[in-house]
Amino acid sequence: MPEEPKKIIIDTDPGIDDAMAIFVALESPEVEVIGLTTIYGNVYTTLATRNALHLLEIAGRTDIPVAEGSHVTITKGTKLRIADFVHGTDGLGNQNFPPPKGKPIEQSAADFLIEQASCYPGKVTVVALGPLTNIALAIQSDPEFIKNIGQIVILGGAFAVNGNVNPAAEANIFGDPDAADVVFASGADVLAVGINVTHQVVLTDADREKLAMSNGRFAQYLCKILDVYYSYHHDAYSTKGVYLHDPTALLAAVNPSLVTYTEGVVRVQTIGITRGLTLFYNKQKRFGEVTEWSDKPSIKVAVTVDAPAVVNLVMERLMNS
Ligand SMILES: O=c1[nH]cnc2c1ncn2[C@@H]1O[C@H](CO)[C@@H](O)[C@H]1O
Repeated sequence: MPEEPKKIIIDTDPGIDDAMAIFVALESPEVEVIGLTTIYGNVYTTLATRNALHLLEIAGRTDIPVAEGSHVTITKGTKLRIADFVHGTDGLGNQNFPPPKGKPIEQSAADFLIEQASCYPGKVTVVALGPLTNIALAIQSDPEFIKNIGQIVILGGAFAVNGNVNPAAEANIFGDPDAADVVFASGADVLAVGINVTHQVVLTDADREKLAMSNGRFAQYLCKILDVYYSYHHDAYSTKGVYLHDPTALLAAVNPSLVTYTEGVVRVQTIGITRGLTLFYNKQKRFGEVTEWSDKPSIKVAVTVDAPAVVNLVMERLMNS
């Protein structure tokens, strides 16, 4: 008997690499996308919702519900950091696409996550591609959520490397550090895929040309929006291509053997100049005193990735769409 596809909910702030991850997910027979939930990050939440609906319309998958997420951090901070300089002011490469026809469902993202996890206990994977506010809200409002949810795969953190917002912090954790700390310390089955791993996965200029030459409809669509993402990388890094952050995390959920991981306790700095720093305790030393890491549950933190396999899968699935 073939295995039933894994149910996934993508929590997303689309975003160019989010669009790529969503399309790869829709082309992955190993998973069934049962919903998108939206969050601020690359754009504000209202625009994230609009873009999520738009991407599903492009894909002809308006059967998939979109639940709108929080407009503020869990501490109700309203001064958000929005990465429009990475993705364009519309989040999708400044293309001025027409507004979507569809609407989000009535339920909030957190309520949708809670409901789906309780409908299919242990069976739903959340792939979190933005700040972790919605997931933290679900954890805080339903004590059963961490038991009901299968796994939470997070694109976030910079483990023992510099961040991408500043030397300390990666963008998704920096977006809501308090929420990230709640999620990491919750006891849920969490796999964090940080930029220490995703910076190994590069889509080159040559790959992009191959996408452009293919007849894949998702490949064609993405080539329209990729310019802004490429020029940002060109200016900010010396890498010849773009980092596949969100598609890597998505594929780690689809096929866990693409990454290796270690286990330990992760806490997040929530104040000061290192706000958003993710600090991993490997449990090798038994400290004499009680620390802020003592008695906290371990999570999985990705260490290596089969980068060529991830790039190949992304290319194949987009070109064959
Ligand atoms: O330099 C950056 N600043 C802010 N956000 C970024 C930057 N580079 C990429 N991303 C976005 O944040 C996530 C990875 O941290 C990715 O989702 C990417 O789209």
